[in-house]
Amino acid sequence: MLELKNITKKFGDKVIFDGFDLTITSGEVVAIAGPSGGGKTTLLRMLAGLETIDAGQVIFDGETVALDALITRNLLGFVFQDFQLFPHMTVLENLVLSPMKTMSISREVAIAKAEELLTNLAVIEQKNAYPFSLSGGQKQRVALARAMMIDPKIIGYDEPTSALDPALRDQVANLILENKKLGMTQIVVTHDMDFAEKIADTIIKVNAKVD
Ligand SMILES: Nc1ncnc2c1ncn2[C@@H]1O[C@H](COP(=O)(O)OP(=O)(O)OP(=O)(O)O)[C@@H](O)[C@H]1O
Repeated sequence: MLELKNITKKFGDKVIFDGFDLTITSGEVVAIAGPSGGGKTTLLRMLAGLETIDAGQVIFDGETVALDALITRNLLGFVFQDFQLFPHMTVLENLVLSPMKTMSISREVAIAKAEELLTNLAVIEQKNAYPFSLSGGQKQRVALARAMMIDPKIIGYDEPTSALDPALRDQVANLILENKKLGMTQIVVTHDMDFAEKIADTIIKVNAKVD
């Protein structure tokens, strides 16, 4: 279980979160919805250690952890809106880089794990391809495979359908529901309420009154 308590976040004088609380049960899919500029992406970026949290508490499985622990302890894998695959690296190299660095596992072990994930996500044939040659749906699955390489407890997705053809949305929804079956906790930032309703156990509206 992940709990955020009394979280405060400001950019300059602009208060984005003031006393914000959130509880996410293990294995749950939580969609974070809300108006543009409400702070959905900021919330996910704070969890991913890409933005600092000004104040508050992060509690993971009952233990109060450092505000940046989800990332320093490899608890959270992140799928970026624009995927952020390294363009000069093949799919396989994109996957093995981080776990070799942060988990000090051997290249052989990392490659075996990458190939298994790519097989499960039906992009194994693209393992030696470069990101530019992949379709949007393939990039999405490669980005998800990369996020899963560190065996995260939680996966965060920033607008996972926004870069995709509408026809691919169901595929992304299925991937999320497959991960749910595996017991993965997932946090999905989305504008798309139909998508949120399809995938989520809980929909949280962040700063619904803010423009
Ligand atoms: N690095 C930053 N510096 C200053 N202000 C920022 C920064 N990042 C975000 N903001 C502001 O914080 C607010 C929340 O932004 P955020 O991107 O989290 O919203 P969002 O709900 O994800 O919006 P959208 O749905 O449009 O993506 C916005 O007013 C934005 O301008």
